[in-house]
Amino acid sequence: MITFVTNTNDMKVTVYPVRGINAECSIPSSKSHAQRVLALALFNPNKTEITGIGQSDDEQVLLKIADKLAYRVDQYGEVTSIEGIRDISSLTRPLEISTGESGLATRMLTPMLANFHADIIITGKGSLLTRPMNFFDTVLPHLGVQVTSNNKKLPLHIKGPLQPKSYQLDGSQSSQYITGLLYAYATSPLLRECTLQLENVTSRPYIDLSIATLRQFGITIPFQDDTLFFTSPAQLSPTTVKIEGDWSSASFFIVAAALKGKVTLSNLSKESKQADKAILSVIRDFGATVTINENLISIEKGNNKGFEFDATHCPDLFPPLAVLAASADSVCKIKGLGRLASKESDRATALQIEMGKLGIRIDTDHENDTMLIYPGIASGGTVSAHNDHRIAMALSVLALSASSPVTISEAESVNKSFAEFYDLLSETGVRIEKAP
Ligand SMILES: O=C(O)C1=C[C@@H](OP(=O)(O)O)[C@@H](O)[C@H](O)C1
Ligand SMILES: C=C(OP(=O)(O)O)C(=O)O
Repeated sequence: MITFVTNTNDMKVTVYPVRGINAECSIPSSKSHAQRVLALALFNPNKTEITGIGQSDDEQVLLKIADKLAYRVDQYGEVTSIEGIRDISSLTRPLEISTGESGLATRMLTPMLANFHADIIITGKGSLLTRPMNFFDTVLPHLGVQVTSNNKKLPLHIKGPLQPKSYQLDGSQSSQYITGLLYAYATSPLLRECTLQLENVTSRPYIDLSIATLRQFGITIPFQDDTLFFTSPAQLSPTTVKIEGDWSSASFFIVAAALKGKVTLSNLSKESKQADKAILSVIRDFGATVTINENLISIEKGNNKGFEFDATHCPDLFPPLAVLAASADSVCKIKGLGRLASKESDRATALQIEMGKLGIRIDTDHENDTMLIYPGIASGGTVSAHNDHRIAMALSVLALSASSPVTISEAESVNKSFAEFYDLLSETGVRIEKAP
């Protein structure tokens, strides 16, 4: 058993502008990698030893679920040892599971839990309750699962077991459902030879990350021509996994460096499958210098050139890139706007409103799926994070180049992915004041 710490609420943070930064920073764990590893460890009857699970709410919620359902969970310093469920088909008692505020936890675990023979209620909190879950009503009944939802949103009520079979899936809304079905099939005792044929794939690297993480448990699922190929049931292997550093979290420090000086980052893998590693190509287009030296990645400010970028497959880069774009020497264009509406906030609107309060103009063109960001110097002021961690972090980085301090409300939202964000930012020399 593990003791869980609850994070504080309603925090206002004031971030002061800086003349320059020159810092080293170790980037904490990737919640995307950690959540996948924890989900697979839960379904692995063999022992999984995991190093480096982080403090983010999204990781902790998955750990809590694993702690509740796994045969055994132990913690030794940095290492979490999990012996997962021994016999899926024996799980028949009714269950209620909360996936907190995590879209991935909900969309990945719902089909996996549908492998049980039990009545299961899946609940969540905060912004998650307003996010679409219609995929489950549409798809799971075709796979033998009874589903009732709250008007295509949480809470969901499911009753399996899921019967894997060949199926065509639309991935235009989210890749997370595909990760969910891929993992549900891969861990199903009822698996037989079949395919999942994907259409309109978005956030593609996240599917690659799911496949790569499954491989860390000894299971290879071929993926060709947007088709996943499954054969007969196979057991996950005993394994030892180190959680990767998070490129999405790193993107905020990378943008801070490109705007304000130099930052050297450790604990990031350049071989990672994470989508947001794509930040490196944009930052180079912007004119910053990127130096990769074994495990250290340095970013240094250059000239601030305007850029165009398609973020359809890495939508979490929109907030940091909008901030980067505001300091470019010309109007910048980011494509993939439609991917932002159902995140923790409507991120296009949140960026437009809040950056607008500080004098930065953003136009959204929904017909052409693009956002235009106009260059300008942000003023100081008070803004809201819209209870969205990536909006809080983006506005904090924007404050570094503002003409006076910026106060961000709902700044505690950073805990969802990057609980250490303000501590690390202050270690780079930025003045930060927190008020409860
Ligand atoms: O699989 C994942 O870890 C994620 C996939 C992406 O979601 P979509 O596939 O819905 O774009 C991303 O935005 C989210 O933060 C994490
Ligand atoms: C959208 C995000 O996560 P999730 O969908 O897993 O809640 C995110 O981290 O930006």
